[in-house]
Amino acid sequence: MDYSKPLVLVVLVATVFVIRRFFGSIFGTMAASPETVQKVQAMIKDNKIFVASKSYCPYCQATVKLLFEDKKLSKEQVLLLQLDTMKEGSAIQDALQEITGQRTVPNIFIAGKHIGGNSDIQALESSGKLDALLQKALA
Ligand SMILES: N[C@@H](CCC(=O)N[C@@H](CS)C(=O)NCC(=O)O)C(=O)O
Repeated sequence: MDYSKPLVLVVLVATVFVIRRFFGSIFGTMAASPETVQKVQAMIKDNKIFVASKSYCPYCQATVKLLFEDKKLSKEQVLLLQLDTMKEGSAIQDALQEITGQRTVPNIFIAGKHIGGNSDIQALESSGKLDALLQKALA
């Protein structure tokens, strides 16, 4: 029997796995490590408001303006991570994708509840529901 074809397939699958695991950032996504997922979950739990952002992102800037300027929240009340300025920023983004299914930034949590992105928090503001959520979270 000719074993060369299955062997080639196994080698191919293993190669793809290794490339994805170790060079995942080339493709923009990588499986998050359980340690980072745990670390991100703890940050979400330990902070009343958690925002994963990127400093150059206009959607993030709109969220930051809404929270810090319009709602006058302080840095003590909001944990704002600028992922693009952090060594472990990509790993945190991978973990957030695993936790929420959302890869884009901003990725917002209020009182541990996943809100979504900028359009979601702006929609809460437009519908008049954001203030109550913030008040409850900060009480
Ligand atoms: N509809 C989303 C749009 C967010 C979005 O597209 N963000 C871009 C950055 S400006 C993003 O996350 N791109 C992928 C990445 O940076 O990895 C929202 O309102 O938050």
